[in-house]
Amino acid sequence: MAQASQRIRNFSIIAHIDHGKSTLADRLIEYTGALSKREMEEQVLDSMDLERERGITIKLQAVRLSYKAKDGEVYELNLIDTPGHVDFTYEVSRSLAACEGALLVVDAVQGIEAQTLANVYLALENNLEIIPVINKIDLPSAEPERVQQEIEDVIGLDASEAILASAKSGIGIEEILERIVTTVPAPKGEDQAPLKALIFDSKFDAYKGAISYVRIVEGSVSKGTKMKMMSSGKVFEVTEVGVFAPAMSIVEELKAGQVGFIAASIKNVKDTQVGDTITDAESPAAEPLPGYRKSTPMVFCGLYPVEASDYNRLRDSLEKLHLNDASLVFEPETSVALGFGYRCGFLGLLHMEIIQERLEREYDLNLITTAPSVIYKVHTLKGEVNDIDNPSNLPPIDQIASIEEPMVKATILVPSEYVGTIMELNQEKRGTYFNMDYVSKNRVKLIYELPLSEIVFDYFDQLKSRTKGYASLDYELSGYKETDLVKIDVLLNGEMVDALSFIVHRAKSYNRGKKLVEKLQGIIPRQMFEIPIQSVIGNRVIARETVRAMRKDVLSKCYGGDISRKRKLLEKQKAGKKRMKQVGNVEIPQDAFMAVLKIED
Ligand SMILES: Nc1nc2c(ncn2[C@@H]2O[C@H](COP(=O)(O)OP(=O)(O)OP(=O)(O)O)[C@@H](O)[C@H]2O)c(=O)[nH]1
Repeated sequence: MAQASQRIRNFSIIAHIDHGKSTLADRLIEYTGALSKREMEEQVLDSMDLERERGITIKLQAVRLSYKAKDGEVYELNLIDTPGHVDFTYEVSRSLAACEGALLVVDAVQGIEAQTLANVYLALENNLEIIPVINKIDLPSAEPERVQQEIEDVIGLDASEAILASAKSGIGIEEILERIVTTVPAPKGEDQAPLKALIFDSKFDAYKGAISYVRIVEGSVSKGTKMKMMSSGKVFEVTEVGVFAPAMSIVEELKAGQVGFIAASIKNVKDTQVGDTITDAESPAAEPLPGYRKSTPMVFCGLYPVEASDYNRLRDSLEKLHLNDASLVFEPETSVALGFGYRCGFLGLLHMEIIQERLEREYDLNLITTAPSVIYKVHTLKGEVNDIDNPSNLPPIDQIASIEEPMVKATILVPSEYVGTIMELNQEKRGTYFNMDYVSKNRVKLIYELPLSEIVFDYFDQLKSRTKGYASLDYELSGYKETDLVKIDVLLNGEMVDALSFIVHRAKSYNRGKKLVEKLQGIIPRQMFEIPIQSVIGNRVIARETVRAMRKDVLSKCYGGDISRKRKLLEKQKAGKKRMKQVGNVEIPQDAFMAVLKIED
């Protein structure tokens, strides 16, 4: 039987955020001539607008490079990009499953960071050949020898042959390509075997339908193949197969070892499930490939249109986003205060922000977003266990037996002088110390168990600000734990605003309840009448502040007779109003719903 081509190499680039993965990918694309320098303009692999603006990779992409190696042969190199942010770790594991090798990019100044480690472990789990690349050696403060030592000490990889590179100035690029050719194993599958294609991503295209991004593990596929999804048994006729060069380009056939796309006029992206195996309905494979861990949303919030009439548009927009992002989940929700909206689940806070921004920018929606919450497991006295992702749905206290909250195992890398600061922070955030190791002479790796709700609260900002940005964080869900939690409700003008309720540890409840009303007092604009703001636990008021009434004469005086100034002021008010929601007879601005995240312990 014909073996997969010996001249194919499938690889990923793994790195901590900002260590230069996308820049390196661009250089590789440029060097191999897939695109000319002029065509590159922007980093190609980070193609989503938001990705460019934020300078981070969100969705993974693939590209095929053609490289004439020093041995005189032309190799097909398939590069599958991976996101670097902790929210998207599951996407990294997907791309790695489609590869035989990985470039491990480490910044020559910063050294190993939390996501370097997390990604290396994923690569090792997938038995990938790892090629260490020390990037940014052009920087005056680069310390490649120190970083080399870190790679050996912390990861246990032989770094004596680590490639010293600068993705920015093009140093080491040829060496990287040669190393890929000589050390990454060629794929093993057989062309003639029954088809097994691993779907590592999928995308909806208005013309081609749902497109599967695949790695062909065994067999081959071409136009006309009756492809069968092994999880659902559904059969579709292939209309096109192709590769990413880097634009999608159609080819005759995709064979064992290759990476590319398959289109089959599939209407629903749900039919192209990431992690599923595609086979040939006429001569199916006996077993599917091992799938992936399914991604699970960890953070939830409510999204409400400011204008009730936008509700349907919000639903359509969420559906559209969901087509290309299966990890976004949503279901209708009603709030007494905010009306009809959606409860949405995200992989993490960054994912949440990205979706919110896309809804506002790309779909032109004006939204009120409620503070994020994790999923609590609530045991009632009747013996039921309910998953609660919206604090206002918590049953009354007298029906609750206990509440469990999600915990994470957090890995923090930090210069040793900040160890005390981090320990203090983790103490404040209800963390449990697990372990501490030296990564190098003056850098330390700390392992803690922390409640996910504290991470969602303001952990990352605190971590960065207290260490001048030197700490890096990675975390994974470690399970649920029973803790002493209470719900705080907020009353405005005597009316409970359900969208402002939040769950907090009892020990922190008084402080947060008090600070929240203080914050709200500053955020809620004065109106014609006095507005008392109270925070309560059950029936007990724990804090109160008042927004005093506006004095009428102040208004008229301030506008005077100056019509242009008045117009300006009114316009400003109008713009400000856009993100206000009338709740009862009080106008609440968007900031109020996020205020709980802005208070310090
Ligand atoms: N001096 C120098 N800067 C570099 C080099 N490589 C990348 N950079 C810069 O480092 C920053 C981050 O680079 P990216 O390529 O966006 O990092 P990334 O790892 O792809 O980040 P994510 O996509 O968010 O994971 C950018 O400002 C780059 O210009 C290098 O070799 N030398």
